Formats: sequence, C-alpha cells, structure tokens
Amino acid sequence: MSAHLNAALREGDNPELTEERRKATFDTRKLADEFFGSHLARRRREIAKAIDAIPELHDTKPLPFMTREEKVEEAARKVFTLSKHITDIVDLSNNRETQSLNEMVIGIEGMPISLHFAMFIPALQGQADDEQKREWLDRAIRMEIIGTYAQTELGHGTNLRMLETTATYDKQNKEFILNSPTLTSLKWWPGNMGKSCNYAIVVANLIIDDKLLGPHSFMVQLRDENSHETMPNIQIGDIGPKMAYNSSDNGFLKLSNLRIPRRNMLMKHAKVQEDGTYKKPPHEKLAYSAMVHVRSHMITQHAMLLAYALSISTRYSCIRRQGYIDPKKDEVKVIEYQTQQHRLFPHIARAYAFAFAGTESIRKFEIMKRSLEAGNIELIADLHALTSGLKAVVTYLAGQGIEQARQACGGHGYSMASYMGEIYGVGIAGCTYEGENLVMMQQLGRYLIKAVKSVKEGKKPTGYVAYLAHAGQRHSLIDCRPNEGYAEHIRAFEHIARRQTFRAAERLQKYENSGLSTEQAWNNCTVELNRASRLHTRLFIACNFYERVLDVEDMAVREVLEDLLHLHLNYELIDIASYALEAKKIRPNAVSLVDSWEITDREHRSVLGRRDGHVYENLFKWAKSSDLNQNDVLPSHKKHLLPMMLNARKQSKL
Ligand SMILES: CCCCCCCC/C=C\CCCCCCCCCC(=O)SCCNC(=O)CCNC(=O)[C@H](O)C(C)(C)COP(=O)(O)OP(=O)(O)OC[C@H]1O[C@@H](n2cnc3c(N)ncnc32)[C@H](O)[C@@H]1OP(=O)(O)O
Ligand SMILES: Cc1cc2nc3c(=O)[nH]c(=O)nc-3n(C[C@H](O)[C@H](O)[C@H](O)COP(=O)(O)OP(=O)(O)OC[C@H]3O[C@@H](n4cnc5c(N)ncnc54)[C@H](O)[C@@H]3O)c2cc1C
Repeated sequence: MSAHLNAALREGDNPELTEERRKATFDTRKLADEFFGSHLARRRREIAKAIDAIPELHDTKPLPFMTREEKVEEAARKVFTLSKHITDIVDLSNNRETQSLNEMVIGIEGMPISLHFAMFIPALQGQADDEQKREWLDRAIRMEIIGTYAQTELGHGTNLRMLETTATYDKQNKEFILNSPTLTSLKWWPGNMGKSCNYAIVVANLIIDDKLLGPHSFMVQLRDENSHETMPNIQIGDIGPKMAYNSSDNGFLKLSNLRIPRRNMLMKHAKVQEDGTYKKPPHEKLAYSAMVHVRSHMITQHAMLLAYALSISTRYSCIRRQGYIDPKKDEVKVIEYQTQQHRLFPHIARAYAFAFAGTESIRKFEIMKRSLEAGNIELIADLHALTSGLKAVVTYLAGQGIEQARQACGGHGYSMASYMGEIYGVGIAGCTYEGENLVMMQQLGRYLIKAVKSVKEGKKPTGYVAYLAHAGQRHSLIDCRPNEGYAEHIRAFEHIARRQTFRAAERLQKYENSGLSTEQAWNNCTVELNRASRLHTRLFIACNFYERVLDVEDMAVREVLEDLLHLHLNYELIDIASYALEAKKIRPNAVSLVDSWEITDREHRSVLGRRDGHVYENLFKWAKSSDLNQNDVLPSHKKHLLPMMLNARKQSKL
C-alpha cells in the first residue's frame, strides 16, 4: 500500500512508528470500518473531533495521579459538562455510540451514571409496563433522576433464588414493605449506589400471603430529589476502594420496613393486582432481562479493552529497542523477537474475533427483543445460552491477553504510565460481574446437554448446536490436506467440541444411573461440562470470524483479516501453534492492525501507547508531574521517617 493512504501517518511522529506504518498492506480506515461497523467507525471519528473542541471534557491530569475522591469528582464534573453537549454529540438511543463517548471522555474507571445507562434504563425498558415507562423511563433518559440496579447482596449474588431482601405485599394499604432482614441481606456492590444515585431498581423476593414468589424488581427512591439526602428507612453508602473502577461509587443499601406503592413493582410481565392476586410472567426468567442485556454488550466492550492493551504494547514494541538478533547490527525493536510476536499476535487476532462475536451477540439481542415485543418467548433460551458462554470466555481470554500485553512492555508496563494496570483491573472485573464465569458456563452446559439429548432422540438441533448432530465427519487436522482451507479447520474444531460435549453428557448419565441425585451428578461433572461450554463458545467465535471474513469486500482488508483468521484458527486449535509462518505474515502489518482500532491518545490514557511513539520524553514528563515530586521532602517523611531516623541517630550517639 502506498504510504499516503495510511490514515495514521503524521508529520513529526517517531520515525520508528512511521517506518511500521509505511509497511501496511491495507487502509487502516477500511479495516476500522470492519472492526466497528462502518457507521460506528465514522461516528467515533466525529465524536473524537467534537470532544477535541470542548476543553472542559479533557482530563485535568492523568487519572492515576488522582486520589479516589478526585477521580469521583472528575467523573462527576465531566458527566455534568457532557449533559450540556451530549445530544449534540451522540444519538443517546445508540448504546455503542454513547459507550464510545463515555470511553473517550470519562474513560474506563467508572462514572456516576454507568449503571443508569447499562442497567437501570434497560431494566425499565424490559420490565416496566407502559404506564410505568411514562412515569420513570422518560425522566431517566433525560437524566432528571439517576438510577442503578441493586440485586447482589453481601451474602448472595450468584444464587438469585436465595436473595434475602423481601418485598411483602400489604393488601390493606396496597403497598409493598421492603426489608433487609439480616446483615447478609444488605445490597452490596451496585454501581453508583453509594453516593450518586437517587433511585434504584431493587431485586427482592416477593411475598404475598406468606407465599414466597421469587425475585422481582421494584422501583425504590433512595434519596430526596432536591436535597439528595437519604430517604427515611434507608441506610446507604460506598463500599470502599476496589482493585480498579475507583471512579465508581459501588454501594451498600439497608432497607428497614420501607413502604412503596403497589405500582412500584415493575409489571410488564409479572403482575400483582390490588387484591394481591399474582399473575405469573410468560417466561420465568424475564425478570433477568437487564442482565442478558449487559452480557450481550460486554463482548464488544471486552474486545475494546483487549484492543486498548494490544495497541499500547504493539506500538511500544516498535519503539523499544533491546538486544540483538545479529550481534553485528544495531539493537532491534523488541517486536522482532519471535517470542514477542507469539505473545501479541494471537491476541490481536482474538480482539478482532471477539469484536465480531460481540457485534453478533448485540444483533441477536435486538432480534430477541423485537420477537419478545411480538409475544414470542422462543429465542430467550438460545440468547441466554449464547451470552452466558460468550461473556465467560471473552472476559477470561481478554484478561489473559491484557496481561500478556502488559508483560510485553517489560518494566514500563508495570508503571501506571502504561495504564495497563487499570485496563487489566477493569477487564477482569467482567469475569465476576453479570454472573461469575464458571457459573455462567454451567448455564450454557445445561443447554448443550439438552441438545445432546435431542440428538440421541434422533432429532436435528438447529442454530449454533446443529454441529452436534454431524457425527462421523473427518475430524483431525492430521487428516487435512494442505490448503484445504478454513472450512476444514472449522470441522476439526466442531469435532473436538462435539466429542467433549458428548463425553460430559455420557458422564452425567453415568452418575445419574448410579443413583446419585440430579444435582449431585451435575456437580460431579461440572469440570467436563464447563470444558464443553468453553469449546462450544470458542467454536462459535471462530465460525463467526470465518463467516465475517467471507463478507469483506475490500481485497486488501480481506487478505489481512484472512491472515488473522488463519492464525486464530491454528492458535485456538493447537493451543501453542502460532507458527512462524503466520507470525511472519502478520509482522509487517502489526502496527497498522492496531492503528485500525483508531483509539485516540485521549481515549488510551497511556504514555507507552502514544500514537506518535514519543514515549521516553513523555515518560520523563509523567514522572516529573507526580504529586510526590511537588515537594523535595514529603511532609509525611518529615512527620514519620525523619524523626525516626533522627531518633535512631540520637540513640546511637548516647
Ligand atoms: C453521559 C455519558 C453517557 C455514557 C453512557 C455510558 C454507558 C455505560 C455503559 C456501560 C458501562 C458498563 C458498566 C458495567 C458495570 C458492571 C455492571 C455489573 C452489574 C451486575 O453485576 S448486576 C448483578 C448480576 N448478577 C448476576 O449475573 C447473577 C448471576 N446469577 C444468575 O443469573 C442466576 O442466578 C443463574 C442464571 C445462575 C441461575 O438462575 P436460577 O433462577 O437459579 O435458574 P436455574 O435453576 O439455574 O435455571 C432454570 C432455567 O432458567 C434458565 N435461565 C436462567 N437464567 C436465564 C436468563 N437470564 N434468561 C433465560 N433463561 C434463563 C436456565 O437456563 C434454566 O433453563 P432450563 O431449565 O435448563 O431450560
Ligand atoms: C465491579 C463490579 C460491579 C458490580 N456491579 C453490580 C451492580 O451494579 N449490581 C449488582 O447487583 N451487583 C453488582 N456486582 C456484583 C456481581 O454481580 C456479583 O459479585 C457476581 O454476580 C458474582 O456473585 P458472587 O459475588 O455472589 O460470587 P460467588 O457466587 O460467591 O462466587 C464465589 C465462587 O463460588 C463459585 N460458585 C458459586 N456458585 C456456584 C455454583 N452454583 N456452582 C459452582 N460454583 C459456584 C464461583 O464460581 C466462585 O468461584 C458487581 C460486582 C463487581 C465486581
């Protein structure tokens, strides 16, 4: 590709990076169009330009130099400023645009209205009836009120059926009485609940006439809308600092005989009439819709976190020179080392694969939502299985990739100047929130076992599990003739996933036949079942990547995506097999592959990942701006260490 076509080339950049960009075989803008989808790619460029023009939206200093209070305040300041401009910059109904704006302006460390957009609004959209939507949804969209989603408790998160918060219906007063009856029933973790929100959708066990009817969602006002003071019968606060996400005020909540009107139960699906008659929802798990919404959006979000880490480390690997390959020549860029390429390139391929899988999970969510509006509940189980598996596999592998990217930066990767620590902390939080990964794997496992049963009954499952009925096909890469193409890799992948799923199903059957209870038999097989779920999900990601590449029209972009697909399939299939052949093919395009993510410096917040490659001079600037360098001798040193040393000296003279 001629150099002038590479959109990332700029005057004055570090020549080491310019040299890399000149090697690109494709137009980075066109690849960005594939990675994000052309609409979002264009909108991200427009959003970045709009932010450039509003200085109040820029960081006042690097986030790692701020205390927790300063971070919380900075995020609040930006949200306030954004609220004046937001509708000029993004279409608020477009989650991915709004999310991009959030990442560019506020960043990944959280902010006071994350849960408002991520769960409060989706829960209202999915679970409130029309009248309730008129009362709360419009106000929420206009940000007149800020809400969160309060489900997890100090003692229970995963096992929703054992939540202890109760909502007891009082027929006489037509009210629910909400209680946190024990210490372990305190709501614990909900994002932004500690200090920022004035409303929450609280998930509580519904009780009518002493009958326990399971978890349902209730609208609860937490704070006065004018004074922001905590409402009576409520105790609320921040749960303290966390591994990452410290701009967010995750909170606790205690409810003591709090009375709310009957109509504060979200009643699109399940209903409680004035006389206490309970009407069941058409599908038992419709109350879980906000979680499925977040899970289906987490995949692109984690692809992006992985992309952040990899673009930082790939660019840095091209300006960092260390050691020799040929002792007679200069020190080499560390990207030249085969181990560095093996460390980074398979994860670059995964970031593309995950982004494509994420676009597909969002598409499936939208299809399910529309079919639900039409009264059809059939797609719910498929989507739950798909998003449970994707959420678990992608958050886990993204975490691994981010950590490899950090290690690929050597010592400087450990400095917060790289920002890797925060990217990792935020990335791995996804392994826990929205359902602990190993538990979500089991949800997919249930679905796979059902599919195996139907195959054994002679039926042909459709969709993502259709391959389970294709037994007897050629199954090993050893059987493959050279250049038989990706389809053969996919078939080998299918074979491995199918074999593992049948193995887990047979083991489960064996335990059940031995007289163990269903639950005990299940627990004895969960390692095998989770392996099956993992393989099934990785197969889905690979197939989706393959199908996506077939659709690409620009030949140069398609070629580089095929290189990544080839690497991905080999790496996934043979574990350690990112062979030199693939590495050699990826190497000239490495920087352009990460440039195609079009992550701006403002969004990156990383000295090592700077687009212009001027790392060292900026690392020195960074060090000079440390708070600890503002005084030659720290006040705390004067207070503690100096007296200690003076005292020790005095003692030794005596
Ligand atoms: C101004 C700027 C604006 C910027 C805007 C910025 C926008 C910001 C956007 C994004 C920021 C992102 C920030 C994200 C922050 C993090 C948020 C984190 C929030 C949370 O964590 S909320 C709490 C989440 N909690 C959980 O996930 C709990 C996990 N547990 C469960 O989900 C369930 O308990 C369970 C699934 C494990 C088990 O449920 P249970 O009822 O016991 O059911 P089972 O007996 O296991 O199964 C029975 C049956 O039901 C099926 N099933 C279960 N769940 C579902 C479901 N969801 N849908 C459909 N079906 C379901 C299951 O498969 C079984 O089916 P079967 O019987 O086999 O047919
Ligand atoms: C950053 C962050 C933000 C959050 N935001 C919110 C929020 O906004 N709102 C909200 O309500 N919650 C929120 N949460 C809480 C989160 O959803 C829960 O922590 C999560 O669902 C995991 O549940 P748990 O803590 O009960 O884990 P546990 O279930 O206690 O997990 C502990 C271990 O037990 C294992 N385990 C548990 N059950 C089983 C099983 N059945 N089979 C096999 N193994 C099992 C798990 O695999 C894990 O290894 C947040 C959490 C984090 C970290």
